[in-house]
Amino acid sequence: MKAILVGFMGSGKTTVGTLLAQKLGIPYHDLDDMIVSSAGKSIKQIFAEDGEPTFRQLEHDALKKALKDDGILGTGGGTPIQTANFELLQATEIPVVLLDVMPETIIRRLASDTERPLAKQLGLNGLVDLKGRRDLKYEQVSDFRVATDDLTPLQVAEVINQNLVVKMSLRRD
Ligand SMILES: Nc1ncnc2c1ncn2[C@@H]1O[C@H](COP(=O)(O)OP(=O)(O)OP(=O)(O)O)[C@@H](O)[C@H]1O
Ligand SMILES: O=C(O)C1=C[C@@H](O)[C@@H](O)[C@H](O)C1
Ligand SMILES: [Mg+2]
Repeated sequence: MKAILVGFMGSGKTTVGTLLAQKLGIPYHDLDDMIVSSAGKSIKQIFAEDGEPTFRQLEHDALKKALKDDGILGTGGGTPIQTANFELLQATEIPVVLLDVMPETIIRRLASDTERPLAKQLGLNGLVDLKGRRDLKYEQVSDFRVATDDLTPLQVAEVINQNLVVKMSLRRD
């Protein structure tokens, strides 16, 4: 992988990751999509029929596999929170980018979404609480952070691209 995107639900990992991969002419891989393909059902169905622990095991298996591929990887919102995933992300040489977002922006972006079981259950207070508990872990696994609230997805992709170029040139020095 050239870069891994982490961040809360609605931070734009899938949207920005797709644009960044297009810009660089490399494949985009989405961990949530890999899980859906391997399970043969939607995330909503996995949570409802098999429970969250089964989803988290599938997520870990998919992450291990994805780290060996080329391209840009968009993780799921909860991926870095599981200890085994946290350790993989901290240890990797691949640049990890945190897409940050305020809870009010998440609510606005996901207002018409029906596919994120956790976001539906939580509401604004629950989102603030869950994000507060996750933020340190997102920061600890990432090499740099982009605040996305006031940027378009294309602008976020451009900021990441510039940071990756700087990072690669620093590595060569
Ligand atoms: N910078 C942005 N500005 C405005 N809207 C955005 C931005 N980034 C993402 N969105 C919108 O927010 C919604 C959620 O984005 P996306 O699916 O990319 O988030 P995600 O981080 O992949 O979430 P998840 O962790 O649940 O997979 C989409 O409707 C997308 O178009
Ligand atoms: O924040 C989370 O825990 C999740 C985020 C989504 O990307 C999916 O991986 C799933 O809905 C769980
Ligand atoms: Mg996504």
